[in-house]
Amino acid sequence: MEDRVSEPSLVLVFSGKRKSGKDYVTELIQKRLGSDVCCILRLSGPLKEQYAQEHGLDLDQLMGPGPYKEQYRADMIRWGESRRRQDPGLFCRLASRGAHQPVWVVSDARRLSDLQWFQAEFPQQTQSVRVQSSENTRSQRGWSFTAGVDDAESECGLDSGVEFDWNVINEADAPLLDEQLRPILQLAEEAASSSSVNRN
Ligand SMILES: Nc1ncnc2c1ncn2[C@@H]1O[C@H](COP(=O)(O)OP(=O)(O)OP(=O)(O)O)[C@@H](O)[C@H]1O
Ligand SMILES: C[C@@](O)(CCOP(=O)(O)O)CC(=O)O
Repeated sequence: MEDRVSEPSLVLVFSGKRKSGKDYVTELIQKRLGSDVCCILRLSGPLKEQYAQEHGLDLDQLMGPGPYKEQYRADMIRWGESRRRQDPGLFCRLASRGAHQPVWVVSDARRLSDLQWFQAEFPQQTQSVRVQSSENTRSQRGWSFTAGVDDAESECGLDSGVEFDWNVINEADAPLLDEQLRPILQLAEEAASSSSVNRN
């Protein structure tokens, strides 16, 4: 791929429902590994950039966790789906442009085609991770059911048919996140150190 600086040693592809904590968990992983080792790739990044530009919207707010983006979500989904119909790998490709760290954390896979793109490009390196939270917890974080969003592919595309390599339960009464993430972090550290051996 033209803009790829080097092959990743590990690609962790995260998915989960709205407000399950995908950003929270992936940011924690990056914090633990450091940004020299680990980058976060948001598939919604290039999508939101183009959508904000075309519609004159505030990109920072669209990228953040607040309520602003929810006003536009249904339309952004439609807009993104029309782009994906022409090119299913478009946002995966754009999001991974220029990524040079050995560990890639994809924070927001939503469709089988997202996961399949990384599995096809990096069959040895790709592992899938599902973040799970109860509806009650998600509601406390600001989620409420929206027809056309929570029952559509954007939220349900990975509900079945995938055996995730890892599951992370992001709930107050679940084991501490650091504990749950330990084997994933260990894998990432091993991948990063084998890549530094190969690069030296
Ligand atoms: N374990 C946690 N402890 C404290 N706050 C959390 C935790 N997990 C998530 N949150 C908070 O809940 C909110 C939603 O989390 P986050 O933005 O990570 O979810 P998401 O799955 O990325 O959601 P969306 O896809 O809807 O943007 C954020 O304000 C985040 O800081
Ligand atoms: C439009 C969309 O990318 C919004 C994602 O927003 P977020 O990851 O929930 O902040 C969802 C989609 O691609 O279906």
